[in-house]
Parts: sequence; C-alpha cells; structure tokens
Amino acid sequence: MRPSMSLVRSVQRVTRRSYSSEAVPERKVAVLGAAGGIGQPLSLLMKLNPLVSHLSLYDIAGTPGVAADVSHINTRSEVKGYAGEDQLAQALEGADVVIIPAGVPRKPGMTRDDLFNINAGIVKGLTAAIAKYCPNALINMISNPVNSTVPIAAEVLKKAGKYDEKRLFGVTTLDVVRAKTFYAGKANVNVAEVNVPVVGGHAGITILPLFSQATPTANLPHDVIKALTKRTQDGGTEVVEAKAGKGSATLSMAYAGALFADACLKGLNGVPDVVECSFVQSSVTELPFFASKVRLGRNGVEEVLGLGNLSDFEKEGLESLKPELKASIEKGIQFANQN
Ligand SMILES: NC(=O)C1=CN([C@@H]2O[C@H](COP(=O)(O)OP(=O)(O)OC[C@H]3O[C@@H](n4cnc5c(N)ncnc54)[C@H](O)[C@@H]3O)[C@@H](O)[C@H]2O)C=CC1
Ligand SMILES: O=C([O-])CC(=O)C(=O)O
Repeated sequence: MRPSMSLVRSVQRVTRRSYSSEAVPERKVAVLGAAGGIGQPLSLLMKLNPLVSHLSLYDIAGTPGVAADVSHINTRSEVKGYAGEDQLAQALEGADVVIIPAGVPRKPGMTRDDLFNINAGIVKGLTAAIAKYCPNALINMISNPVNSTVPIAAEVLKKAGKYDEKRLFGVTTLDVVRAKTFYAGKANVNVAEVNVPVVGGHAGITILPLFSQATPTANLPHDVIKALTKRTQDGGTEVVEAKAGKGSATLSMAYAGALFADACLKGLNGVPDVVECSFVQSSVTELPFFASKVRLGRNGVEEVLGLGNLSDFEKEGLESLKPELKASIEKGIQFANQN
C-alpha cells in the first residue's frame, strides 16, 4: 500500500529526463468525464504517468480543449480528445483502464445517494459502451454513489455477457488518502510512511477506517480514534461544505484516482505485491460488494484480502454499516435490471 511514493518518484523521473518507451508496454487509459472538476486534474496526472502510452479524454463536451492543453506536456503519452456520444466508441477502443469520473457532484445538504437519479443513468450508459468497445478494460468507478454505481456497472456487464468481477473497481482511494493524512496529524508521524486500510463502502458510516491496523503504530486514545474515524467518514462532506455549492472534492480525488489507476497499470504490467483498498465483488462479508485490501495483477483483482483483526469499535462499525451498504447495493442492482 505505498503507491503514493512510487507515483511521486515516477513523476519526478519523468520530469528529470526523457522517458524510454521500450521499458514498459503500451497502455491506453481512457478518462470518461475528462472535462469535469475531477476529470481535468486527473487527465493532467495521467499525462504525467510514464506507464501510459495513449491517453483518451472523453466527455459530452469540452474535451478537445482539455486534450490540446494536456497534450503539450512533454511526457510519453499521446493524447486524444473525444466529445459527444458518437465519439465514445473511438475513445474506448483498445483501452486497458477506463476511469469514470462522469456525473454530477454533491452540493451542501445532499447525500451521495441524492446523486443516484442522475448518475445511475450516466454510469449505465457508459458501462454499456465499455461492454461493447473495450470489455477487457479495468474499470475504475469514481462516480457517486459508488456503493450503487459499481453494482449497476456489474449488472450492465452481466447483461452484455461481459462481466468479469476481477475487472471492476469502485475507487475508494480518497478515503485511504484522508485516513493517512488525518492519522499522521494526530499521531505525529511522517505522513509519507503511514498506512491505514479503509474498508466497507464509500458513503458516511459505510466508510470504515481501520486505525487499529495503522502503521507506524501510535497508541492513540479511544476518543482520538473515534474523532479520526468520524472525520474520515465525513471527509467528503467537509469539502462539499467548504466549497459552498461549487462541488465536491476534485483535486484530492484526482490525486487519489491517479494513484489507483497507477496501481492498476502496475498490476497489469506484472509488478508484484501491488495492494490497494477498493470496493469490489467480495466474499469477505455476506455483502456481494465490499471495500477491502485487494492484490492487483495482470488480470485485475488477483486476491481480495480479508479484514484482519478488528478492534471492538471497528467490529461495531462493521455491523452498523452493513444495512446501509446492503440497501445501496440492492438499489443499484434493481435500477440496472428495471431500466
Ligand atoms: N469516489 C470518490 O471518492 C469521489 C467521487 N466523486 C464523484 O465524481 C463525480 C464527478 O465529480 P466532479 O468531477 O466534481 O463533477 P463535474 O460536474 O465537475 O464533472 C463531471 C463531468 O462529467 C461529465 N459528464 C456528464 N455526463 C456524462 C456522460 N454521459 N459521459 C461523459 N461525461 C459526462 C460532465 O460533462 C462533466 O464534465 C461525482 O459523481 C462525484 O460525486 C467525487 C469525489 C470523490
Ligand atoms: O463527498 C462527495 O460527494 C464526494 C466524495 O465522494 C468524496 O469527497 O469522498
């Protein structure tokens, strides 16, 4: 779980010297929603990633400008912009990884589930196109509510006869990024060395950081752990409120999305021991989807890792989150099968 350092090092290497493209395979990454608040900085970060050879930027509008801008950066990948549904096929063809930050963000007072009505349809349409044009791609689902959009994507892929549970990921990396930052602040340790698994889902109490497994260990008192847990669970809302109607986390999400996509690319390229938390099809609990540590490899998910030892507080948190997560998963499945 230390891709942040390796991504930073990769980017530093690229800015220091020109990149030798013989060293790594060709990889096409498509960003769907690339002209948006997350999409733009995410496209920038993927352009800085030396593992990417082709960067495909798709949105309903605005992508030619974003693509022209990003394409001037002197790094490995060739950038193409695609705008509008009639260019979606070209945007997707041959993609190894498809990152989806397409959809509306929250405003103050809204829950992630309040985005369901609009985003469910967007995700459904985009996943149907993935099933058609790049069924082998690893899908990195960012669009909220992740607890429902991932099950929607799974159902759409199943209907198309293209579902491979190893290739579908809900991106929960921002929860891990936040847990690491907040923990380092309280534990007074070097943030670059911190690891904290975050399990469950990606909304409110379904986000369950496992501070009992945090390293370096710090023996923080229970009230501090409780406060850290709450802050991690409410991290998205903290940003939504601070932005006061201008959307939700975009920059930290772009960073987290770039980390997760980098981990997927490393896995595809055969780098060993790439482990990240993600919301995937799972048998770790009785729920069909669950976020936990996942080992990434040449086919996507190599292994869904278990939860490890939980504190009593975390055990309680796990039981409390299950009904909400179950309902969100079922809502997604029902939507995909009714519409
Ligand atoms: N998983 C996570 O941790 C996080 C998820 N999010 C979610 O990411 C999503 C995007 O957030 P922002 O970038 O801030 O929103 P935004 O509104 O700034 O950008 C969304 C983009 O999606 C595009 N879009 C809409 N329909 C589309 C379609 N059918 N095909 C392609 N593109 C389409 C829009 O044109 C827009 O450019 C939201 O649902 C938000 O809740 C945000 C932060 C963290
Ligand atoms: O809170 C939101 O709506 C966006 C999000 O998922 C996050 O920042 O974790």
